[in-house]
Amino acid sequence: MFKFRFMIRRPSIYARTFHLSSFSPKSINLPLKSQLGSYSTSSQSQQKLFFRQLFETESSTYTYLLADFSHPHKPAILIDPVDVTVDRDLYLVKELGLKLIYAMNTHMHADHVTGSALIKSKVSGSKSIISKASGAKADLLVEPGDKVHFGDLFLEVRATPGHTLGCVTYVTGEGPDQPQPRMAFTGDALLIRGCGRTDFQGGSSKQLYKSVHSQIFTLPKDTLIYPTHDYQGFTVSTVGEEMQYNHRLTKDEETFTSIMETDLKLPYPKLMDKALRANMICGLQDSTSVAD
Ligand SMILES: N[C@@H](CCC(=O)N[C@@H](CSS)C(=O)NCC(=O)O)C(=O)O
Repeated sequence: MFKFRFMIRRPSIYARTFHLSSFSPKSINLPLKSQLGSYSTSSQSQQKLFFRQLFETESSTYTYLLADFSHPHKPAILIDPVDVTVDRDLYLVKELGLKLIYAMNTHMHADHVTGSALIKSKVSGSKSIISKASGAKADLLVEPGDKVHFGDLFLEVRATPGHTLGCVTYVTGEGPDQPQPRMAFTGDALLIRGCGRTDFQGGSSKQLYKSVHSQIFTLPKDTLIYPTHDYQGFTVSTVGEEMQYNHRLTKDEETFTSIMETDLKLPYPKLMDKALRANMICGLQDSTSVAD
């Protein structure tokens, strides 16, 4: 009988590890290599990963489903699930025979209600995850350097504050058994050719500039960028592409700050009040707590 094993330990680099188990290969299709550092041809480790990008149209949110498809129990995670598309996502999980273990958030969203609490109520044994710095409640509160394991694959946690104080980027692991190229789930810190706004929830344009340059632009250029939103229909980019073409983050810090603080003039998200209230407790809209 399959059993969850949550390993939260601090190895030598003071990072904690959230674990499950191991696997064997299965092939997926990969696009052609391009000059700006994009996709590699298939490698053993890439073939172990099942990956699907899912979209929620009202808030233009991407949810990501990742699984260790080769493990006998196919442990899976959802990154940034949305409440209104939870049933669709769970249908897919079930159809593919995956075992969902984590519903993870890159940050406390202001424009939609996270699906993580709903998922917990529908998938026995699944756990919600958000950063400790977000100030929100969840089963597991991750910190920079932590590793979140699903099978033999893992995501590392990088702090990328600036859009909100508690924003993190989840990056697929480094190593021979991990997917190549690496993949970065940047939340709203880095969007394709743009970035998250910095005008509420502890946002700071200076901090966002530093986060992206120090934590994302230092990744290999072929690292795939998967943001939580896109408002133009783009689906994926790379570190190399964004370093060259991002409309805001290619500028110097002063120009970036001026764009963010004076030029953007975005209206507040329509669902902001409802979303922030609910997302403090991972999307629950009653008084039940998700964590002790
Ligand atoms: N119109 C949408 C909200 C649009 C928005 O503000 N998006 C945020 C991310 S969700 S808080 C953002 O950072 N946008 C950056 C940009 O440049 O667009 C709604 O009403 O929900």
